[in-house]
Amino acid sequence: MVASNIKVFFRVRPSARPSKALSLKQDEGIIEFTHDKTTPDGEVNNSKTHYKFKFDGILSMNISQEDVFNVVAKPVIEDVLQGINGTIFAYGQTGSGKTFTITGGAERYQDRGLIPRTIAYLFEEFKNRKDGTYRMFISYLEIYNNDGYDLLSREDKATSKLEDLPKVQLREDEDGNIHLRNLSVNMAQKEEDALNLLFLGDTNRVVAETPMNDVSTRSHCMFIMWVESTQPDSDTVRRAKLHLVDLAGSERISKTGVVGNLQKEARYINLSLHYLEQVIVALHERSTGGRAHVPYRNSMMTSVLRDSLGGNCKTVMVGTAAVEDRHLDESISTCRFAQRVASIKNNAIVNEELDPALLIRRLKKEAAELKDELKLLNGDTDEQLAEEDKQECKQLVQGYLVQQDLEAPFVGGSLGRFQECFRLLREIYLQREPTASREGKSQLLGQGQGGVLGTLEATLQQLHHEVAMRDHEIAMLAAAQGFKGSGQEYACVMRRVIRCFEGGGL
Ligand SMILES: Nc1ncnc2c1ncn2[C@@H]1O[C@H](COP(=O)(O)OP(=O)(O)OP(=O)(O)O)[C@@H](O)[C@H]1O
Repeated sequence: MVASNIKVFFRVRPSARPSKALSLKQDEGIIEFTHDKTTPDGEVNNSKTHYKFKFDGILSMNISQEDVFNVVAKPVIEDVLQGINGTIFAYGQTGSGKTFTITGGAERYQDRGLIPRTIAYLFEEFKNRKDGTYRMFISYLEIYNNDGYDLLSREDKATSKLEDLPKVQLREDEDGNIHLRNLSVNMAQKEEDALNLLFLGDTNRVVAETPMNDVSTRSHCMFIMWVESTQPDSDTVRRAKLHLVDLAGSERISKTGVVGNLQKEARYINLSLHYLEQVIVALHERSTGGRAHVPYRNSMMTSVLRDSLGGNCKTVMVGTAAVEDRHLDESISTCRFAQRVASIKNNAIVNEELDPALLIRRLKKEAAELKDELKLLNGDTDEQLAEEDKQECKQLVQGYLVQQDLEAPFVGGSLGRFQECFRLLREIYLQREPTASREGKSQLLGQGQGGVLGTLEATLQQLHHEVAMRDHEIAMLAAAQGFKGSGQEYACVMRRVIRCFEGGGL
């Protein structure tokens, strides 16, 4: 188990006129705001208000999307490849750059955000890593007014409004694990498949105009990548999920100036972010020895992010801020929120479990191997050698007979091949005695104690005894055909038999 604090980075949106109240100490990860104090009726007095926040890193205005990926996402992805869950979420007011960070800008290729870069990196790693096989599955969830929708629905009917998408339901099992019913899990075999799914989801994503911004996200969006890996000869499978989360704008209602339906939405957004804040506060208190109850169940978003906040997950937050004078209040409130998040400790573990399918496959393979071994040991083989196998045996025996190195092993293969090799050996031997008389031949064929095969038989018996004494395994059948034992043992017997044939004795 790896206990670590949630890492927090702070990203500043590029601005032609950043507030003079802002100062960034990038190397130290410090952001400071110093501005005039105002009275409630807006009058400025002479005293100053000073806020100082320290984070794991400041992502300055001119940082490239590639550098953001390297600093923020790469360490999380490396852990995901090891089976550890990861979450990266962006939090900040509308228009501060959350979507730009998580998904990216649409205009230039180099503006690709964390999701497409993560997809590309993961597929590259799947290809390069030789330690196992990897698979990726993708889900895309949108939470709007506390209801979940599957953004990757492939239903035929056109999606013109959010309600056309399948509604996702939360289920909690008896162990307290959250399950998302009706959320499709889509396999992506290659980078292109994953990018197509991202595109499909983004097309289904519902956006609306608000006075704060032309295109404002009123909902929370979670792009979920499930990475599954198996090692060769292992019965276990590692499954990690990576959440890339683009939260709705965190600004307060009064500032958005919206009315009617949009105000209701804004309330919901505020409410769910308020519940998120409550969870963060409770976790912060828990980390300092305070109350234990964390109100995850209050909203769908906090329920889904339960593991990411104080649970089994490596989590990174990117706070985003617009730094013009008029946005300073919101930026400071984002900093406050981020500071509390930074105090939360998560306990991430490698998610590894026994896979019954892998276990069955391995046991079946093992059983087949054992059956083969048993057959070999029992000398029982119904193996029918093909002509090319016989040719190979011939070459093996011929090669073996001219082998200078007497210690060289004989590798026959299966029992059937060993028997064929012995048959060939006998054939060669008989051909080398063309002048042998009938009597001689019968002597040779081992009738009576004095025959060559009789000697051979005695020799083999002695050998059998010797070898069996030595390694308890070898067995030898009566005639020159049909030994039992391992390849090396065959080789040992065969070598000595040949020496015997050549008149050299044992
Ligand atoms: N770092 C950046 N570099 C260049 N452009 C940026 C950057 N951050 C944001 N922008 C631009 O600012 C605009 C608003 O950004 P974005 O849509 O990412 O905000 P947001 O926080 O996701 O807002 P919302 O909460 O409404 O979804 C976009 O046009 C985006 O391209």
